[in-house]
Amino acid sequence: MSVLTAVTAQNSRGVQGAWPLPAEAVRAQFRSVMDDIGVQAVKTGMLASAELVETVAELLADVDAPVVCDPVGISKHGDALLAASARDALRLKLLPLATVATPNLDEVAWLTGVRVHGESDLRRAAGAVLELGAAVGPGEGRAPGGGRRGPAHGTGRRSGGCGRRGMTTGICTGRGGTLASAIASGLARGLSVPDAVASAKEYVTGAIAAGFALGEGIGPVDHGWRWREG
Ligand SMILES: Nc1ncnc2c1ncn2[C@@H]1O[C@H](COP(=O)(O)OP(=O)(O)O)[C@@H](O)[C@H]1O
Ligand SMILES: Cc1ncc(COP(=O)(O)OP(=O)(O)O)c(N)n1
Repeated sequence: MSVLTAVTAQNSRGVQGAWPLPAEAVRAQFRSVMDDIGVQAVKTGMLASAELVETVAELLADVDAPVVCDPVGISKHGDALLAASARDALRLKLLPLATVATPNLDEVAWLTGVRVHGESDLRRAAGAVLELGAAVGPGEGRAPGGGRRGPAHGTGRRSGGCGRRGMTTGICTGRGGTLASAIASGLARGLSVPDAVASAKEYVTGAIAAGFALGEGIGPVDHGWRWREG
């Protein structure tokens, strides 16, 4: 079940517009889900503004289920998806509630101040995320030194897609969100955190490998790769 926090207009070329929903709309959707259906695990994504980060943190404080926080900051194309003024709220109010956090390398830098230049920095970055309160640190993100993120790495139709041949860069949209959602699904099924992360990592690797061209820009990961591979 979803609680929408913002509406975006976006495609493979970038984000053309973003409209945060009123906090009242987020609260009402949350109650609709919680009071009827319930929740086994939560995944947070784009929260857009300080007000929405604070609203979501307030709502999740009373939830007795694991929370996976994907601290979405900017899109693959460099479009801002979180106001700079919301970073403190995310650091101080939401991350302490997280069972697992999945910042990419850019997100870990603004969250913690730790810049990852090589593998040896990863443990330090994970430690800094843990200090913010999340139980598990960052995803590995792109390989350190593996090139800049952004449309320059476009993997759409013109550059052959994100698929198998693209795995050295693996640039496609939806990687971080897919990883975080897959971890939350594993936790909802009762897996331990390490098992949920391992299973999600395997899933996102397959989804990136099967990523496909769509539109003229950066194509998506393929969420259905397991069905297609039989
Ligand atoms: N080149 C790649 N090859 C294989 N897996 C990758 C690659 N790039 C990213 N991933 C996987 O996708 C996850 C999310 O990517 P990351 O860069 O952290 O997030 P985002 O897509 O939000 O920038 C990583 O933790 C990793 O498991
Ligand atoms: C509404 C919304 N949420 C998150 C994103 C980020 O997506 P993307 O740029 O593909 O990055 P990852 O999902 O890979 O972190 C978005 N564009 N829109």
